[in-house]
Amino acid sequence: MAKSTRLAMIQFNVSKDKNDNLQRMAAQIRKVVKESNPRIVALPECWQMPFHPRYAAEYSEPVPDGPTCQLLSSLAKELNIYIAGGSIAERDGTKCYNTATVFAPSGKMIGKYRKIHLYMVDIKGDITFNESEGFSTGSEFCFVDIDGKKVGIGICNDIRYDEFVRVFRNEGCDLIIFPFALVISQGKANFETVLRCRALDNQMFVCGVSGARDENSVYVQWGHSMLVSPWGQIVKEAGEREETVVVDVDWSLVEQARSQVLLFKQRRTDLYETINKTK
Ligand SMILES: O=C(O)CCC(=O)C(=O)O
Repeated sequence: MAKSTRLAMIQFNVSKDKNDNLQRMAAQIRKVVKESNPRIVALPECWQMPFHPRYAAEYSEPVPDGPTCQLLSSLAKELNIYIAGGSIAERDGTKCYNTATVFAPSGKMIGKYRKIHLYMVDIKGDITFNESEGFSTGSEFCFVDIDGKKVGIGICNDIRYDEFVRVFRNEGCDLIIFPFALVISQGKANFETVLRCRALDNQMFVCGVSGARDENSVYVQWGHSMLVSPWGQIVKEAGEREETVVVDVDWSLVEQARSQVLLFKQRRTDLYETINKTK
């Protein structure tokens, strides 16, 4: 098993033109593979459509038979890489889901995840957003094997739920990848904090891949894609604009953190039974 795995995060400038998004994304994936030889390339949330529920039906397509997944599958095979394909609007019958996928170097889709916690907020003077106006909720977790490492997939708002990420730790994941599409105010207030918290809580790598900032977009994003270590430290971080960040995931840090800070050995699960009750 490799001691480290090279990961590329593509912080992408999403346009309204789906074909343009697909072509530019393919070019960026090819470019980073040529220049830096990553094993995993990770993409943001809803990168082939402007992130808003009113666009869900228009941009949606079947998974994995639609053009976006077919493109990612053929790129994974051509370039011999894993692609954590961010998320797209998936059409299934009359419903749409915010769906993340993972493709193996064989081109096979090895993971599919429908966002469980849709983004629904009404923050006075800031943002009102109801993702459920365009998307339905999923109800299954997604774990994939990448070169012998168990990797989890979530999407954006899912990270706010500590119980959600705990499931991946309990299932033996060393890394969880979240595609993101965060507005600036919420990104500024919470993004780094919540990624570092979840990494520390669970002593695992947490990767957040955001869209790039574009003031002319219908949904102006925060950027700052990052990888956080099992010690809660930022390993590498992007700026605001379009850029690709490449980083080596040093797996030894997982065991190091877990063996030196005995969080999971000392947990008193016999005392925490209220954790699963909603008030
Ligand atoms: O949690 C947040 O602040 C933003 C969430 C979000 O934008 C999303 O779930 O897509």
